[in-house]
Amino acid sequence: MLASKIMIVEDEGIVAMDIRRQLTDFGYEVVGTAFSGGQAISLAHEHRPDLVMMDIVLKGDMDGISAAQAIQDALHIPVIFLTAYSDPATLRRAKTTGAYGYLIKPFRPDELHASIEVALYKHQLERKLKESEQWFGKTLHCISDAVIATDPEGRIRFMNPAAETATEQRLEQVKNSLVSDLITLLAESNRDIIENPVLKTLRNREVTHLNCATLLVNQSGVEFPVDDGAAPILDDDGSLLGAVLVFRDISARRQMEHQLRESEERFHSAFELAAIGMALVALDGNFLQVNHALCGIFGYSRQELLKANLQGLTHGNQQGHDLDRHMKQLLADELPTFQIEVECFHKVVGKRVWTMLSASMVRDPDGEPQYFIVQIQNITNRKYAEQQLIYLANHDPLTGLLNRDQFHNRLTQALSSVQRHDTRLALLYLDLDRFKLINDTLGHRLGDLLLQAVSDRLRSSVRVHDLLARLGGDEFIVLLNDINHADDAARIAEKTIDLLTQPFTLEGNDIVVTASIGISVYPNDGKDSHTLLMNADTAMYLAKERGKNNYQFYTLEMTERSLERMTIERGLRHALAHDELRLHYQPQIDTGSGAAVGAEALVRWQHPEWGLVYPDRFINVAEETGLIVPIGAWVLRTACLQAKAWLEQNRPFSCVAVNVSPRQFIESNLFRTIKQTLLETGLPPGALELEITESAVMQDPEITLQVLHQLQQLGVRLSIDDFGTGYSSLTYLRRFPVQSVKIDRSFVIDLPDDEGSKTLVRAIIALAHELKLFVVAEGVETEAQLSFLKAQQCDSLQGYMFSKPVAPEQLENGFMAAGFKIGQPNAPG
Ligand SMILES: Nc1nc2c(ncn2[C@@H]2O[C@@H]3COP(=O)(O)O[C@H]4[C@@H](O)[C@H](n5cnc6c(=O)[nH]c(N)nc65)O[C@@H]4COP(=O)(O)O[C@H]3[C@H]2O)c(=O)[nH]1
Repeated sequence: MLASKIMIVEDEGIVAMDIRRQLTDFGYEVVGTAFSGGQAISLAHEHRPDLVMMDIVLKGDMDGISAAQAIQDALHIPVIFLTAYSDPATLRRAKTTGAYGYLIKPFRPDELHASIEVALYKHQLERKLKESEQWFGKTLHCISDAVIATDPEGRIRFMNPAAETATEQRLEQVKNSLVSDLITLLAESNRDIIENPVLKTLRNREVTHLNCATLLVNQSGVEFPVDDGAAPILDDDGSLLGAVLVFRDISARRQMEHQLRESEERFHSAFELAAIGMALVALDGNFLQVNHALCGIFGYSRQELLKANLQGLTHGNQQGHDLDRHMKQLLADELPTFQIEVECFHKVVGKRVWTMLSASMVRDPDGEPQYFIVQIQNITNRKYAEQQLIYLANHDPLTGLLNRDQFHNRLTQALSSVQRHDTRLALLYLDLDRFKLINDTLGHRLGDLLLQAVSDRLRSSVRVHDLLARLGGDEFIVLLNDINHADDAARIAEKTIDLLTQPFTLEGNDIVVTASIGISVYPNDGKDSHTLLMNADTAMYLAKERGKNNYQFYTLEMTERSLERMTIERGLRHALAHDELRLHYQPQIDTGSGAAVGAEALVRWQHPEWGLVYPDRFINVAEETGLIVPIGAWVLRTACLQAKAWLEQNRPFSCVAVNVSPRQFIESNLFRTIKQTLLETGLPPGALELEITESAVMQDPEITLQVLHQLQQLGVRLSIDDFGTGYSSLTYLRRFPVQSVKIDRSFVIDLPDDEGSKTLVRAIIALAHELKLFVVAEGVETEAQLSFLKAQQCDSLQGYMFSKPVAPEQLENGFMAAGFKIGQPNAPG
């Protein structure tokens, strides 16, 4: 510990030395000795001693008391006076300087020592007290709470600046006045005066709180809400020194609380009454708060949800992972907010809820994450509607199979996959045979039911990774993915044809359908979806041509055929415009008389390069392209003119038969054309027979029936061509106003050896006669056929046996001129 520094002021040199010696002996450090008042002041400034030993009587102008006063004022250094005099006046003066000791010379060393120690200790205590007072004073000065201290009677002793501001009074003005006069306290609820807590505290010597909401009214009449209370000030032995009143103006806090409450209420009602689901979610995903709408979305009660976890409601699928990822990004402050579609579980097992989920993060003022605010909207209906729209856009509404557009897309995808993996795929283009007929005879409703039933069967026949689509009408397509060999496609086509051949029972009707299937295989028959589809379609047409109810592969030959079809189409247009068409006639022989009774007009095309072209090569193309309508009109006109000429020439002839194609019924005003032609050519209607195929009649039976009745009224004869090859026309036959039927060549060809043909021909003739119809057999080539037909009383005959179709002049010069009779088979032809 450092020795205390002491300065000596003594004008007697020997005395000063003696004191110095004693002080040094006591262990003090003597930092200086002054001999006058002035010197004492400057040395004190210089050495800053802990204590000054000051002689009162000094030489010079300034005595020790004045010097001590100056040192005290400037440096607050304690002073012990040394004097030989102790008169009361000097002592009084010395006392006013706040002296720390007073030693009367001569003094004993122990007196000196004790005085110094007491003075140093006292000074140290005073300094600490001062420091502490200063510290408290500053603290009270700074705090925002108002502090008023009173004596035991409640008189004001102290007020800090906050109290001065609140009461609008300065301490000097109110010091010693009663605190209860300075402020009045009122109960906020009823404005009754409340006893000042200081008074109660002084009475009870204990802390008194303001128990109710309290208003403080100052002397100016200003009032504001306050809180806190009073506490007693007790000294160490517990005696009451006074009380301290502490209060604060809580108007601002009240307002903030009010605003906060309002804002909380607003938030709460917005949260609770929101039409969409809302939740506060803890950082670990647990629900902290959920609203009514959210419970409704998931079917859980509030209590159940509050025990649940947001992630637990989502599927562990990609959306669930996305949600997790986004929540983590929110937490890491990498996203301000997010919105995603999430599929969630409902309380009802198996039920799913589609939601639009948006979330943001709530952070405290330091940016620390607190919780998530999550908004959840039920978009299940929208999602289903979207899915429904997508489904409708991609599927055929009748059968639920893929539609044409979607099939195209899926085929394109499948193609890119097989191209990558260098594998094969096949398309089966399936068209129901004679579906239109079924539709027309049984009605569209049953037609639709049949298409649905066919779809179901097809569905059951394809493998899971194959695709099935309905392209429209009765056309279906099957994509066989990843086949090893074209034979696989053939096997499936065969199986499909067999499958469809089993009768369908729809509303009590047993319906048998067959199908024609065209097959194209990637990569041989095309590399893109368009070509593959087109080629499968072409192959399907080949299957139709080859008798229906079979499948055909696409071949190069087919492409050539379609090219030829186009050439023929172009050529036919040219032929019509450049008069290249011709009519040949084949006579029809009356079985009884053996005389020619009529002739069938058959069209030929005299092509400049190809020579004479037969109808087998171009009639189908004319039919498909619609060119049959103008060609048919030309045939009709030419045949009528020819027949009229023969009639006028009195040739052995009563009737010309003209073929009418199905398309002529549908697309042209057949009745008007015929009536007009008869008028223009002058041929009597009875000399014209129209040959209509069964299939033409059956395409649209109601319209056909109407036209046929008109034609009958006109007097034109009507005949059903190719009879026996059609679907089930017997019922219609009775209703149609036809005069004759023509037995198809395919039945005559096997006569009389084939039992089946014999039975059929016999039945047709008997049935036709029963219905009072005239029967013509075509394709008679042999004597045996002739005698069988004669025996069955077939009315009329046509065939190479009598004459091939020939040009009119040839017929006139040969057959007609010869006056052919049965029994003269080698008539010219
Ligand atoms: N093997 C054999 N064939 C015989 C015999 N007798 C007749 N034919 C052939 O059988 C066909 C009969 O005509 P279709 O059944 O009406 O069949 C016709 C008809 O459906 C159609 N056709 C011909 N001309 C016209 C026409 O002007 N308009 C329409 N719409 N179709 C026509 O073309 C088909 C074929 O006509 P064509 O080639 O002239 O062939 C004719 C004829 O030459 C025979 O004893 N043996």
